Amino acid sequence: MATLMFVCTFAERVLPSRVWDSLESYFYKIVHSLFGFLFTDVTITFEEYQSDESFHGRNEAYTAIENYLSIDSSERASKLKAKTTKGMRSIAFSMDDYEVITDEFEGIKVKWYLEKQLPVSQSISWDVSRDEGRRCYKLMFKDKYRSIITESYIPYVIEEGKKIKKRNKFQKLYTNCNGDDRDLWTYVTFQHPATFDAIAMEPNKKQEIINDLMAFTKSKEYYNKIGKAWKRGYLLYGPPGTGKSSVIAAMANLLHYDVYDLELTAVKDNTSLRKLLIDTSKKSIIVIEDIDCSLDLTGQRKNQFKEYENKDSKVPAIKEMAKGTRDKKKSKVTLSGLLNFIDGLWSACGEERIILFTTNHVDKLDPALIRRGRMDKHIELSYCGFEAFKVLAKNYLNLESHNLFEKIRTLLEETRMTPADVAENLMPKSPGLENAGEVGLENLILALEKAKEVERLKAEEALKEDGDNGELDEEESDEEDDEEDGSEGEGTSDEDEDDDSSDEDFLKI
Ligand SMILES: Nc1ncnc2c1ncn2[C@@H]1O[C@H](COP(=O)(O)OP(=O)(O)OP(=O)(O)O)[C@@H](O)[C@H]1O
Ligand SMILES: [Mg+2]
Repeated sequence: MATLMFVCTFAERVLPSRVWDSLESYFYKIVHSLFGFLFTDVTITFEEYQSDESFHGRNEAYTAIENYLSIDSSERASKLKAKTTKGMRSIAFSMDDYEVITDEFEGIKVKWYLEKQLPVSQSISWDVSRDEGRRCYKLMFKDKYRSIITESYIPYVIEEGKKIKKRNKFQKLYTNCNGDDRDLWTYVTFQHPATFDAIAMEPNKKQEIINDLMAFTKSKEYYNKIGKAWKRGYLLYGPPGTGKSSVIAAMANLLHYDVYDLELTAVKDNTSLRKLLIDTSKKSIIVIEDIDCSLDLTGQRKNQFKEYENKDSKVPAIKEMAKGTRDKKKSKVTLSGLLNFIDGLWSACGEERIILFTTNHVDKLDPALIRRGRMDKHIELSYCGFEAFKVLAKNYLNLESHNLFEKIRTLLEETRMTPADVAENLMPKSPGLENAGEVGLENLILALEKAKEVERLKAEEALKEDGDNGELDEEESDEEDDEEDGSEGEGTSDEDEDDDSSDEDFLKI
């Protein structure tokens, strides 16, 4: 035995690694077929790659098994492979080639063997430049357990493997703002801590969003049945600081989806937009923030109409042409390009995708852009109500109740404050403060009272302005009445013209 080991070690050192790999593969195959045969009668092979008319690519079952067997592999196998996970934050071990791991399921022992398959023509070769080879897992067990293994154990392994993959997968945050090449996505690890637990929102509304998202992820068959691409559009609207971006992050964290943050102004034209769309992966959220500011989409649509009018009247659209030259470097994405991006033929090329728009001014958007079916769910994020405040108090001060809560409830009903401002007021200003909870609540009360006072003064001012305008209107209508009655006498035609022009100026203003 010692001699054999010495020969092996010597051969490994002196032979080129590719050649040693080939010999090692043969050696293990012989040992495996000799000994494996003695203890098991059935072998099921899971190839790493599948290539037939139904599918070409990496076999998902293989990946799931790989993940499943990685659990405790550092204790169960003697030869291990190490790879980094979660954006280089940890190291995961898995069994190495030609290694055997024993597993147990409902008292039944099975063996998993990882075989590296070398291409036939190059099985024994001195050519060091040949391919690495493909792998397969071989599951071995006794024939009497055939049905339990195929019907229960294998589905269990695949399911567990998928769960592990989901846990280990690090999410990516993609952007198309990457210097000159704007048709490309680049990414960083997505590490936003927002969760739905931390989102301050009316609980029923929050639950409704969560249910909607979860139902979407499980609706592959339903979407197939109704003949729609498996995607869903959400429009998040509301004033600044009400949590739109935080909700996006919470959605991504809930679903473990990658996020594609699409900066429309950086997209050259509709072709580039389509290219970017095709390059997004499934299980992802495509976000266009502040859609009302992204492009003058409504304006471009109006301009198209203008060009059409001009064509009819044969008047060259000089102004449009001049504007076009000026805007050469700007994005040429049009509204129709964007509508195609959302639900044109190309939008169906990937599945399980969420498209999300945010805006502070929902009324400014073209109705075509946000009609139901395109943006399926419209979610308003608004000023902080009492229920939303309770979430923030719990998160920021660890308080679920307090005698100041009632006062805050009344103030929140009387004035408007965004969750961002409420959170800022609650946040302890110095660390380790003993009565941080009470101080935070008192801070908030002061801020709310101040906001209430500001709102009262503004309302008073607006009322006063309305009053002044009302008086002015009354005076004008009196004058008009007088003119109609002719009580002003017969003024000169010049005077009349002057009056007309000043009226026109006033209307323009
Ligand atoms: N509903 C909310 N729940 C929890 N925290 C919130 C909420 N709204 C705002 N915040 C806090 O305020 C900060 C700003 O919120 P966020 O960026 O999500 O607002 P926004 O609606 O996207 O604003 P904008 O329209 O300016 O982009 C967040 O970091 C978060 O801490
Ligand atoms: Mg935002």
